[in-house]
Amino acid sequence: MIKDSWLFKPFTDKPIALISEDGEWIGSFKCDLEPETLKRFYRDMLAARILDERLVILLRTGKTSFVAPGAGHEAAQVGIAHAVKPKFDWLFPYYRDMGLMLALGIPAVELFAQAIATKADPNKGRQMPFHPGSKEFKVFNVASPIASHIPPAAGAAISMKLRNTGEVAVCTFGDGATSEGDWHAGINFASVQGAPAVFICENNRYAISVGYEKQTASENIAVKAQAYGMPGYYVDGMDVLASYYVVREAVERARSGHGPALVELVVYRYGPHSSADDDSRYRPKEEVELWKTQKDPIERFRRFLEKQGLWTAEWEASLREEITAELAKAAEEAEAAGEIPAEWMFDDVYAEPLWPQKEQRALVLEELS
Ligand SMILES: Cc1ncc(C[n+]2csc(CCOP(=O)(O)OP(=O)(O)O)c2C)c(N)n1
Ligand SMILES: [Mg+2]
Repeated sequence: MIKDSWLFKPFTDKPIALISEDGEWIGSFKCDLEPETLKRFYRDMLAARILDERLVILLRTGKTSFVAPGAGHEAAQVGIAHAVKPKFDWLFPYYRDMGLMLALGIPAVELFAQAIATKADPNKGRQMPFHPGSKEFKVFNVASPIASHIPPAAGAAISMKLRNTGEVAVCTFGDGATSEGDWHAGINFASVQGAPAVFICENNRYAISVGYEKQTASENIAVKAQAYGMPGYYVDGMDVLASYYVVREAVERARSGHGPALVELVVYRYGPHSSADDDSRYRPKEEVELWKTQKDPIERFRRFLEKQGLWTAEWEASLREEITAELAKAAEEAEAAGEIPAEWMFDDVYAEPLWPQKEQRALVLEELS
């Protein structure tokens, strides 16, 4: 199918934005989203922020051992979640994508249970915290080695093309990931094969303590797409509508046989890289403050909604209360599900357990009895 009426041009000099910093629509087309959908985006962004805070509480109270905060990435992640068909398209996320997974519809109880390894974790406690996955939602388990999920995403997309399924593989990663060999190999082959994949970089300008300029000499990430023969979109990832519309178009292109695209969403991470890191050692306090106080993605979208007559302080207060209660209940349920029994580690290794698993399982049970 040939379509020449795409909304966005690739390789722009400036990041694509649809809402100005003060909340005005600045797109060259009409925003076609229903008021309820716009309000849903806002709810999902707030929920992502509150989920982030609750996960830190789990760390501080000793219930989990690791967090990778996502605050500052909400507009990008909620935009992505709404641009795909949940439970139909495949998602290959990375560890900072809790808000994306929540907005996609993965129950909060499963995300909490994954972080604290209880029986409500569909992954049976086999992954480190912040590395969920969901068979039901077609979410590939988060892989710790940076960019190691890019070739599998490309492979899945190639399979989708060969089987003509109409699905799209959407793969997210950080700016640091784009300097890995796996990233180049996967992106290159997806493009050679014309596979229905969308590669999305949540560029927060740091790979732990390594700043963007020490990572790449490229003026931006999107421009790298040129070398692979696919479009690269440079987008303001603090703008939820720009994130949504550009990813939606990239997904539509891929689904309709136009091959993969690379989307760069420029964001900022408000917290440290993870609970194992002190970001004050490599980021100026003023830089963090500027992004927090002047570029907050939730605040920017709030201004937009207010101008549309879709936001009031009362609505915000009730929304916060509702989300906080929902997440508190989910966290309680996750904890109440109970610890994962140690012997579960031997399940699902082979269709039929071999003698070493049977023997080791018996030994573990004996040791714990
Ligand atoms: C192959 C590999 N090298 C190093 C690491 C250690 N590590 C974990 S996260 C990370 C930074 C990744 O940064 P980026 O891709 O920009 O994502 P961000 O955390 O900023 O969202 C590094 C180096 C790893 N997990 N895997
Ligand atoms: Mg980064």
